[in-house]
Amino acid sequence: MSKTFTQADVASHNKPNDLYIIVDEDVYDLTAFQDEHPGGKKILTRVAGKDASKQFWKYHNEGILKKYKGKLQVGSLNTKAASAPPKVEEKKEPVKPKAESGAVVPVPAAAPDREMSEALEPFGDLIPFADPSWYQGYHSPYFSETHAALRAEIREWVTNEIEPFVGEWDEARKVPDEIYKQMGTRGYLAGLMGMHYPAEYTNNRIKSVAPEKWDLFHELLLTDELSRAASGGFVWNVIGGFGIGCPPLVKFGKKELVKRILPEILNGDKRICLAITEPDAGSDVANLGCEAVLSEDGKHYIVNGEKKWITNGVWCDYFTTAVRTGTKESGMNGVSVLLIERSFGGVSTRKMDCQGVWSSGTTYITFEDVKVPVENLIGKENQGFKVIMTNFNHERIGIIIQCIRFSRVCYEESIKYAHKRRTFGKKLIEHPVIRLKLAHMARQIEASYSWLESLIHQISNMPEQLAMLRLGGPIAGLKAQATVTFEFCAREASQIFGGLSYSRGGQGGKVERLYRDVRAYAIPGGSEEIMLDLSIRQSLRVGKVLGMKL
Ligand code: HEM
Repeated sequence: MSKTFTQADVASHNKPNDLYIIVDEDVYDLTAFQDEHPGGKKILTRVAGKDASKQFWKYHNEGILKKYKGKLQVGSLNTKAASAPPKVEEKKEPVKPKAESGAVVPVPAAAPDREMSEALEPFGDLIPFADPSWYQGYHSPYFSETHAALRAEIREWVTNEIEPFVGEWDEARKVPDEIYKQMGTRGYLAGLMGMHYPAEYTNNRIKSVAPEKWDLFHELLLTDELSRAASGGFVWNVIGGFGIGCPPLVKFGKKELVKRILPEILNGDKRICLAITEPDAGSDVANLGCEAVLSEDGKHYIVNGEKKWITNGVWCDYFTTAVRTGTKESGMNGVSVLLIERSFGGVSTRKMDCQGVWSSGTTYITFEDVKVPVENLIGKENQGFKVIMTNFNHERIGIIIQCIRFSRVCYEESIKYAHKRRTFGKKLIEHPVIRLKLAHMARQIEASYSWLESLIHQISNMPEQLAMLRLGGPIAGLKAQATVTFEFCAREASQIFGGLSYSRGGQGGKVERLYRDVRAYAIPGGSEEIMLDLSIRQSLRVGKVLGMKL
């Protein structure tokens, strides 16, 4: 693989039965690959033996090289070896914005002053608004060195082992099991429950953050960086069921039950999901009909009913399930939560075909005379509504984080594409109408993200019950804001990419996939309409209690 070639060496491999090309001073043998090249064989013959960097970057994203490098690269040009920079960590000079004649230009600071040194090192591609501002040397009251270390850890994993493959996983409707297992062994699952790191139930540790340092901003970062893979299906596969199904077990489950099943779940060996929604009951949880009747000896509940649109259900061993234990008329006061185990028998799951989030395993479940021991009751009988409500803020915050990052991905992809695609003699970025689209994306992304940071700061500082009461309204409002922003960004990015985001895969592949995922965010976890209404109703209720004057 590490052979060194001259330009002349490569030029001699210029026939269909011996076809080399150069991309960025690396040499690729495409002889066997040309027949399967999605862009065609002839187009490769035309550049056989030549430097095809310009043509390559016109038609592909970085992900393609990452994916095929190992298979196709046979070496590099001798000029690359000679001009390669020494392998030392590049230290970026801090830059200081300086305003001149209405323009803001970065100039190196003479020496970092005290205030400047408090901002963290710049990280990532430094495209304005494509990452949160604290990635780009802006000050932040929320993020510190451990956050920066976690960010680097996850980004490396996602960039190298996830992002290049999510398209295939989406098409296959499944993420490989070993990726989920890694979510456990890397310690990530244990950090995704909206609470302290449960070190007492797992030996797994997150490499860059000690359990006692773990906070909600680390959790934000984890979900945010995973979402850079640009696939709702992937994110929901690895955190969707777990992130909402496991916290009720940990917070309200009986100690014995938690001790028995949590370690295997946190290790990624067993999977858990949340089963609330039914064919006939969505946002109106008080209306659900899946029934659980206590057996005569008082030892079991017998569960019968259906659940629909349950994320991860097909792969799950445990189902945190909302059931009706009271009369139909008792509404929310007759709802309980049971931990149903697939091994009990009577549980059937079937994968549903949906518009988006293909690799998330959206599932239809039937429970037929499932015998559930009373020890598996989560919380108290007929008080399941409280368990469900406590969960909602965490679920919605997760959705918000994902939507904002997906919006950033749409924006980032558009920026990159707008710098290479030319129309009417100019790059897209030189057309004001395109810049207007990008500006409208950026302003919504940044406003939503700032509100998110501020709410996470509030959650971190309020007792859970108070947070549920006071933050339920704003979180609902931000959920609607985030999904509207995501829909807007997916649409505008799609307009910028044109046909490339209408067909699947290729340069517009991320945008096409995310466009399909939009509704999976705007509807579940509280639809936009319910969220907007709740944001005002709930906030006014709190305002009244706190002495609001009208
Ligand atoms: C290392 C060498 C190459 C690899 C591994 C490769 C791989 C691919 C892959 C996987 C696609 C499918 C679309 C995507 O996922 O982006 C594709 C499409 C394409 N490739 Fe390549 N390619 C290579 C070199 C080239 C070169 C040198 C050219 C041009 C001279 C070229 C022209 C195209 C075109 C025109 C398409 C179709 C783009 C579209 O659908 O809009 N490829 N290539």
